[in-house]
Amino acid sequence: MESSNVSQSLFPELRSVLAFQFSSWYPIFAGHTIKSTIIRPLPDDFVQYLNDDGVYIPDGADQVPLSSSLSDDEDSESNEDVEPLRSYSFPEIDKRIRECIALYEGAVFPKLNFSSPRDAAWMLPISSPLKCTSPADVYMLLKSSDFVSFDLNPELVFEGAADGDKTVYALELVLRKWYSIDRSRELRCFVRGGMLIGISQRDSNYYPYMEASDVQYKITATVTKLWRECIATEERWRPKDYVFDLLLTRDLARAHIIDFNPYAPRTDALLFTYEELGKIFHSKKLSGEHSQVEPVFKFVNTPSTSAAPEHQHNMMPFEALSLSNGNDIEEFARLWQEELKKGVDNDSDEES
Ligand SMILES: Nc1ncnc2c1ncn2[C@@H]1O[C@H](COP(=O)(O)OP(=O)(O)OP(=O)(O)O)[C@@H](O)[C@H]1O
Repeated sequence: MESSNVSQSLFPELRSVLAFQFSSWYPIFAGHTIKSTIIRPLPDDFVQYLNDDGVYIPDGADQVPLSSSLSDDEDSESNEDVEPLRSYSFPEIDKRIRECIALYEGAVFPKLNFSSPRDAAWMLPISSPLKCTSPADVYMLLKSSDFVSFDLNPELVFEGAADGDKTVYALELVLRKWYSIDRSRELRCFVRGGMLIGISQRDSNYYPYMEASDVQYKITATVTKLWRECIATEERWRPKDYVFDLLLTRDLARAHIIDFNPYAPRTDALLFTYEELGKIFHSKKLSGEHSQVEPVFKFVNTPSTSAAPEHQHNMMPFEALSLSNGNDIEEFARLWQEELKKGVDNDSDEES
């Protein structure tokens, strides 16, 4: 009993999860966010393709097939019990992706209704994360990501939400103009009961410039202004409990909206915990000042000791992908071990 009271006070009711899908909020805030194109409806076999095991590219999507480094003999021997992969081809979607790439000056950032494949960013050059310059890049990221599989599963999407009508849920492919984003200027902002209560730095790196109190003041003022003028007063935007992500301009005087998320356990509270946010919310509510109260701003204030890259758990060497095609996990593990052993043997040959 007690725990349900606690969670009730930690999280307000999630009235509409669909308010947070891209096609719901983008038309309302198009003037304050990155230019984007929504491709929907998507054919059933596209959804099937995303759900299928293995990372492979549909025919005609401009990609040299991921080639196995095994010899032909080994290849045919190891694959003889494996069901051939179903082949897919999406000429219409390929065409739309190419048009968007041209429209957005050479590159797009892909996502589905809610999630981007940011856990698969390591697939493309890390210096320009998630920068897709061909349909094949888009497919490869979506197929390699665990995060986007959330959007493919209506049970997960509607979990804990009051708008339980899964029949209206349709998958969408979103292509946003790609920018080289300075992560030190990204923020996540928490709104509960119609009050802006918290602002967190978006990643976990230490940025010395944030130590200065005038910088903190400026960031808080910019976020509060954008929220009051563009979001809180926007009648078409109904949720009273939500999280939004922003990118500050270089001079910290303005900001662009990046994304909206539900105020719910599925949204990472970053440098806050939801317990802390709950306390801030209740104290602001008691103060009776509502949205005029300054939000709490949190940033990393000591240099980090960890150099581990984000989403490391989801990384595997590129060569491994070619071995994964159509193999079950045990077969894949065996082949990958052989490849690793070959590598060790070659290394010791070179050393001797
Ligand atoms: N158009 C873009 N061009 C380049 N990078 C982008 C673009 N949009 C977002 N990003 C980067 O990708 C990150 C994730 O984007 P976004 O918030 O849309 O994905 P998400 O999967 O919804 O993330 P989360 O689950 O954390 O909300 C952003 O923090 C930003 O660094």
